[in-house]
Amino acid sequence: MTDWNPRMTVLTVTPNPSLDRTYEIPVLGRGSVLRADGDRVDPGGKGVNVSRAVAAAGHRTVAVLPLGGPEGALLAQLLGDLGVEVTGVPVRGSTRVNISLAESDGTLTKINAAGPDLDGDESRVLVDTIAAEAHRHRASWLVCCGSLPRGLDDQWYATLVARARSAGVRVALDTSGPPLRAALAARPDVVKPNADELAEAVGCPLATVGDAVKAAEDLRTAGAGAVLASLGATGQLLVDAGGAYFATAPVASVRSDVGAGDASLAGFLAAGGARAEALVSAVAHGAAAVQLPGSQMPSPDDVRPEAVTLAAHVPLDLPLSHNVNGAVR
Ligand SMILES: O=P(O)(O)OC[C@@]1(O)O[C@H](CO)[C@@H](O)[C@@H]1O
Repeated sequence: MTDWNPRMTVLTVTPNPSLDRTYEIPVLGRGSVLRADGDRVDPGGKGVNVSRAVAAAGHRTVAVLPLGGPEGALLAQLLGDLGVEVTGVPVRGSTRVNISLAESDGTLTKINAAGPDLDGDESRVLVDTIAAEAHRHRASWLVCCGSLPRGLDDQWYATLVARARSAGVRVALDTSGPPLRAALAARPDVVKPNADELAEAVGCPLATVGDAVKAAEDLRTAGAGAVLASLGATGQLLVDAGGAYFATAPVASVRSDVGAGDASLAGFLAAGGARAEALVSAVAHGAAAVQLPGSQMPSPDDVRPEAVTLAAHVPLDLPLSHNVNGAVR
């Protein structure tokens, strides 16, 4: 297990959290009644998962999230059971339920619901709560993650990142599309796209690791301090002020890649949030997560940094491999 900074408090923000229900089925037959071999429900949403991975390693984290309806109450209870401190902002709409259909050949079909529609007051209370919690807990990192629910505009993360940065709090951001682009100018310390999100952010497809390096440099030019990119089975890439680093880890079999990127980000921050040693920790956490069911986060016993290979040179010509879903996540 990586060296954790014992004084570190990671405050996560998940504006559109979820209950993640996973059904394990032999094969997905459209239009038929399917019987699940197994099912599980996990607390979900990207920031929630980062908090779970941080808590699983026995360290301090607080998850700030809007909570609504019986689903919101269950989400808070599940997080409490896992030892994650929650600061919930009550909202009128119900917390969403996202569904994963995991086939035995590794194919995963995911349905993410839209989630509640936050009104202006709920949005303001959420931002003020985040600021108050960051101050109260002397947060070392503010980790802003996931899609925005209806009612929060594309500038929402940008405003939050700027506010945190001016208060001296380091910010990690994992989102995509217009909210990511809008927030770059607020200079987040690190952004964590997967390959598809990186390609979307720069507006062109990525075929090789070299293309990903170039795209990451473009995001840095636009304002990101560092770019931690998860490139699916190909490996992970870190581009920061010191240069570019690339690392891989062996994976015996992929059970579910849901939340693997979130586990990686938790591992990255835990190991200091900068340079090659943090990348090694990110890769070790991501490799552990894909071998676990649903969006289960790895415990320290699952994480094997000694199995990670840090490349002496970034393999610029290496093609990006696609998973069975056709995505590079
Ligand atoms: O709809 P978003 O916010 O983009 O993603 C939500 C989600 O797919 O992300 C997590 C995995 O990273 C899951 O726990 C959750 O269901």
